[in-house]
Amino acid sequence: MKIFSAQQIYQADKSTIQREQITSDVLMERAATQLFEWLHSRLRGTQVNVQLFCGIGNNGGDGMVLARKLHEHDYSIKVHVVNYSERRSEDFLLNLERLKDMKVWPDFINKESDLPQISPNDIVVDAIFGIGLNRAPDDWVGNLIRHINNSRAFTLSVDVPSGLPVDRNPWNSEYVIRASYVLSFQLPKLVFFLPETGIYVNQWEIVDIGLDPDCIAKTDADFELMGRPEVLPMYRPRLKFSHKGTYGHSVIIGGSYGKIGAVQLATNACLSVGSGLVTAFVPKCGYDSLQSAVPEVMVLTGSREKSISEIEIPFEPSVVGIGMGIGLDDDTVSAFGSFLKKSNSPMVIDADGLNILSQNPEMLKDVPRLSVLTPHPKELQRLIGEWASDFDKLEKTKAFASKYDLVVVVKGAHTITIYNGKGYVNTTGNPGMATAGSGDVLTGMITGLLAQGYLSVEAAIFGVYLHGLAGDLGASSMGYEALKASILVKHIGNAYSELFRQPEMEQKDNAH
Ligand SMILES: NC(=O)C1=CN([C@@H]2O[C@H](COP(=O)(O)OP(=O)(O)OC[C@H]3O[C@@H](n4cnc5c(N)ncnc54)[C@H](OP(=O)(O)O)[C@@H]3O)[C@@H](O)[C@H]2O)[C@@H](O)CC1
Ligand SMILES: Nc1ncnc2c1ncn2[C@@H]1O[C@H](COP(=O)(O)OP(=O)(O)O)[C@@H](O)[C@H]1O
Ligand SMILES: [K+]
Repeated sequence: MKIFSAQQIYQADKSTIQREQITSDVLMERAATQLFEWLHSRLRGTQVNVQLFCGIGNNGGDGMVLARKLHEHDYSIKVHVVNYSERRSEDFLLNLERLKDMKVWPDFINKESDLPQISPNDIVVDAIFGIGLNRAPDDWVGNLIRHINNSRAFTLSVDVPSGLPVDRNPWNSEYVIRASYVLSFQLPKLVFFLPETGIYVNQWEIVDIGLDPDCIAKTDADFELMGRPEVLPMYRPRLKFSHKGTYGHSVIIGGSYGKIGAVQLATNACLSVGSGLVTAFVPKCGYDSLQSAVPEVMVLTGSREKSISEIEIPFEPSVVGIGMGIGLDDDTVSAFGSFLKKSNSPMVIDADGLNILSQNPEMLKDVPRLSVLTPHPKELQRLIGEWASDFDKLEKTKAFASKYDLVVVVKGAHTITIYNGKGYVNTTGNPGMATAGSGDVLTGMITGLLAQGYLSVEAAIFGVYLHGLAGDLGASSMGYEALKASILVKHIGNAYSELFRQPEMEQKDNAH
């Protein structure tokens, strides 16, 4: 699913109105009717107080329509107009009149007003600001927002949490609604997925308001949300008359004394994701443990006991995954540098492999184009430098990836794969995966997918999705805390099955 900027959403809105030859208030009615249906299907007439806080723009207009519909269905409502500007939108005014026609009288909150009482048992509808927010809310509006947050009432935000801009970080983190649930129109917003701004969104769901599909299809988006429908078509089926050579020979290079487990996890994951053959290249101290822990893996060793000081592979690997647990010894660094110089095909670089690149940026030109780099936030910072915000981080990563023609996997709760100026936002995974070695598993998986012929960017996107899915399946059976990297590996097979599960077997629940 594409992720649009505010301008692109306004454009789709305009194009829908033109194409369907409707007025904008019809679209507002359609959008808010969906909000009503959502709430009504859950409340089913329960007598709970619904307090609606509506701004004076179209987001507030949506709130007005919702208020009218709730009133028509005998819900107990209280409507507040947050009167932050004289420039009211036409559709807001129209729907304010329609509400008054039904003898519902909103109270107007302005700078001087007392804050309304909100009980923790109320339902708050937050329709103060939508995607039109373009500057910091005034302090009195910010205080109202803080008051709503402190009420502990269930807060349903219309389109976006009020106070959260869609293209930058908030001016004041206190002046943003912490939404229990966001019903967002048509397309998800990038801010829902970034660590600094995703915290305002507990759960979200898309409400389809029928924006012009042609316009959406034709518009190039900088970011895309990668759910099952986007990822499934990337799958490359196994062929009946195939053999292990068909699926490539992966080589995993890494490990040092005390860090052989990283290679064990990566090789195991590489095999489980389907690589035909897997060889590990480790220092001598890793030989016995690897041979006994992963019998399917072939093991090569360097000449030293505890670290890698030269890298010689006596055959042409389909793909190399390098860096996990490899350490930063001088000899290891120079072995890594010479290995890069003689490598021509895309590889996967992780962990200390990335740290070596950060410390020796002249090596970057030798990284084969279309290689996949998998930094966690610290490693990314060492590679591209400090950033001012998540938005800045993504822009800098895009520039870095384009400069060297690489795929960069920005790992996190919503891992974002960056390639060729675009970002692909992952939807699977959970906090149980914040555990030692889960990154090594990912590196092994992406390596194994490249070995099977996936293109670099697809191997990264597909691998990240499958890795998160394995984590979700692992967590569903054992919870977050007990999830370990080796359990992720065990669930790779189940993750494939889950990917192919027929849609009709799924629960119809779009919430995230
Ligand atoms: N897209 C769609 O398909 C559909 C969208 N719909 C809905 O429309 C919503 C967008 O509505 P919107 O454009 O009227 O903007 P909204 O967020 O209500 O803000 C109102 C105005 O406030 C102003 N303003 C900004 N910041 C401010 C501040 N800090 N303090 C004070 N004022 C501030 C600014 O005006 P300005 O003063 O800059 O002229 C802004 O225009 C969208 O989120 C969705 O809910 C649906 O109805 C149907 C289909
Ligand atoms: N809160 C989270 N939600 C979802 N996935 C997470 C979360 N925290 C970490 N992960 C995932 O776990 C992996 C951690 O990688 P990394 O930090 O390199 O671990 P390690 O170095 O221990 O192998 C990444 O793929 C990341 O996306
Ligand atoms: K809102």
